[in-house]
Amino acid sequence: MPMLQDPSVKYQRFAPINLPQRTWPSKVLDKTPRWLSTDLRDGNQSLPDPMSVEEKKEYFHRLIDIGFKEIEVAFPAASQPDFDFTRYAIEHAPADVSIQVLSPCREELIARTVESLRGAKRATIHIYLATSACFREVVFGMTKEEALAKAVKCTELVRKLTKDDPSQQGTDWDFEFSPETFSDTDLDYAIEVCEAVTNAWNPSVEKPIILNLPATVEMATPNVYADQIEYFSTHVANRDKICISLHPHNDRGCAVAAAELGQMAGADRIEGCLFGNGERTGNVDLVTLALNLYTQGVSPKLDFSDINSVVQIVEKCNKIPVHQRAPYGGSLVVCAFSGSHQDAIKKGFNLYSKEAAAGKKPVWKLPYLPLDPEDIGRTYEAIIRVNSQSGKGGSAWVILRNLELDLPRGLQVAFSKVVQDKAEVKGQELTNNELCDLFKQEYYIDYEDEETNYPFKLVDYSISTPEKGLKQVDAELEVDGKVVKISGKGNGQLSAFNEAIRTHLNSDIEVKHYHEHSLGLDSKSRAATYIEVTLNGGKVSRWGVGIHADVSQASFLSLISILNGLKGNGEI
Ligand SMILES: CC(=O)SCCNC(=O)CCNC(=O)[C@H](O)C(C)(C)COP(=O)(O)OP(=O)(O)OC[C@H]1O[C@@H](n2cnc3c(N)ncnc32)[C@H](O)[C@@H]1OP(=O)(O)O
Ligand SMILES: CC(C)C(=O)C(=O)O
Repeated sequence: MPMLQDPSVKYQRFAPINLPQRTWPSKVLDKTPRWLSTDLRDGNQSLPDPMSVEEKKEYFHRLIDIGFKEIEVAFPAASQPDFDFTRYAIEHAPADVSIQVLSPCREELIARTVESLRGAKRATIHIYLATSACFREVVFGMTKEEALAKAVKCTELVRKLTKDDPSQQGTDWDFEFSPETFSDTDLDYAIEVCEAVTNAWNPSVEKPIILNLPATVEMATPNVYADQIEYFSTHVANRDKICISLHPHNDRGCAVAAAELGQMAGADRIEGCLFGNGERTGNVDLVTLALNLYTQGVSPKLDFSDINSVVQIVEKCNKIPVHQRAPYGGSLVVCAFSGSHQDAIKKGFNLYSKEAAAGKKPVWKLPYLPLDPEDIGRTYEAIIRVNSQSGKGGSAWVILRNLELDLPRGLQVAFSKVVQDKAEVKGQELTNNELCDLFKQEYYIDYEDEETNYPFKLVDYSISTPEKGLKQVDAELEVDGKVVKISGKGNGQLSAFNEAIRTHLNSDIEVKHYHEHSLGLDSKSRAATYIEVTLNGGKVSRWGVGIHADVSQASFLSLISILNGLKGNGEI
C-alpha cells in the first residue's frame, strides 16, 4: 500500500490546548527534578529478552551507585521472578532509596503487589488506570464515571493495605497514580480523576501524593505537552500536596524536549530509562536529561563520570546496543572525523589548556563539544579520529597526543597529504597506531632509537670552532651500509652539517625553516627538531624530523630524515 496522498483522511491533527496565558516559555531549568528510574520495570517489560534476575541485580546496584533515590523495580503481580526481585530490592536498598512497584487497578493484583513490599524501609506503590477516551472505550469499555470510581476504589484499597494498616507502619509509604495516556486525555477529566484519587489517599504537604502524567504515547509537539502540564499544575486542587511526575515516551522523537518543557511548565519529577530504553521508541532518556542540565551549570545529582561503564551494563542487561550517536554516551559523539571540526576542536583545546595552565578557571566554550568529555570519563584520544574527510589538524592532534610531537604548520600540511593518500587507499578510518607508524615511516624516525635499516645513518660526528664565528662539523655517515666521512663549515652547527652534505651529494639543499621543542620534562627529556629544506633550485621542498637527547644531534637527524626520504623516493 502506498502512503496516502492526503493523510488527513486517516489522521487528525492533535487539538491544541487553549492556554493563552501560558508562562512556561519564559521559564528556565534551574533545579534538579526528582528522578525515577523505570529501567527495571518499563524498560524491562519492553525487552525481547527480559533481564535475568542476576542482570536485574547488577543493574539495580548500578542505579544506586549513579545516585537514583527512586527506582521502579518490577510489576510484582506479573510473575514470581518479579515478586522475588522486589524482595531482593527491598532487602538491599539503602535507607534513602525508595523502591517503587507497579500494579494495574485490579484488587487481587494490588494485594499481591503490596505483599511484595512488606518490610521495606521506603516504598512507593504505583497504580495506573486508563483515562483517555480511546483507551477507556477500546480497552476497558468503561464510562468516565466507572473509571473514576475504579481509580478511587483501588486507591482506598492501597491506603488500607499500606499506610492505614497497623502492621505496615515500619515502612515509609508513598503513593503514585498514573492516569494512563494522560497526553490524550481530556484535561478537565484527568484533573477530576486525579483530585478524587488525591482525596482518597489524603496526602500532606510533607508527604505529597505523586500524580504521574504520562505521555504513554507521544501525541503532539512538546509545547502541547508543556501546555497540558501547566494547565494541570495550575488548575488541580491541593497543588502543594502533589508532586507532579512526567513519564514521556518518545513516539515522535521529542521525549527529551517534552520532559524539559514539562518541567518548565511545573513538573517536579521525571520517570525514564538510561539511554531511552522502553516500550516502542522508548521512555525518555535520563542520561540526556541529566547531562543537559549539567551543561547548563546545574548539578543533576546523578553521577555519569564513568559513562562507558554505564553503557556497558545497559547494553549487557538490555541486550540492545546503545546507538553510536546516542547523546553523551554514544561511541561517536565525542569524535570528529572532518577536517574543519578537528581544526576547531584542536584550537579550542589549546586555548582552554593554556588558560587552565595559567591558573584561570576557564568556562567551557569549545567549538563542537558542548561537554568536556573528561567529565564523563571519556578520553581526549578518542575525540579526533582520522579518515579521508580529515585535514591537517586531525593528524597533527593524533601525533601530538601519541608521540608528543608538536608539528609546525608546514609539516602538518605536508604530512596531511600523505595521510589523505593512505586514507583514500584504505577507504576506512586510520587508527592512531597506523597514523603514528605512517609518520615514523614517512620521516624515517628512529623514535625509540630502534635498530633500523634506513639508507642514511649518522654514525658519529664532532664539532669544532676553527675560528671565531665559524663551526666545523666532521661526521661519519653510513650510506647503504658503507661508512663515508663528510666535513663542512658554516656559521652554525646545522649549517656546517648541511654544507658537509651539500658537498658530499653535490646538491643545492638549503635549510628554510627550523623548529624545536623538548619532549618530556625530566632529566631524560629529549629534543624534537623539524627542518624544512629546498633543493633543485628551490623547486622541491621537504620536511625532516629528528629526535635526540642532544639538540644538535636531533637537528642533524632531521637532515638525515630528509635524505632518507629523498632516497626512498629515488630522488637522490
Ligand atoms: C503503560 C504500561 O506500561 S502499563 C504496564 C504494562 N506492563 C505489563 O503488562 C507487564 C505485566 N503484565 C502482566 O503480567 C499481565 O498483563 C497481567 C498479570 C497484569 C494481567 O494478565 P491477564 O490477566 O492475563 O490479562 P492480559 O494481560 O491479557 O490483559 C490485560 C487485562 O487487564 C486489564 N487492564 C489493563 N490495564 C489495566 C489497568 N490499568 N487497571 C485494570 N485493568 C487493566 C485489561 O483491560 C485486560 O482486561 P480483560 O482481560 O478483562 O480484557
Ligand atoms: C504505567 C504508566 C505510567 C506507563 O508506563 C505509561 O503510561 O507509559
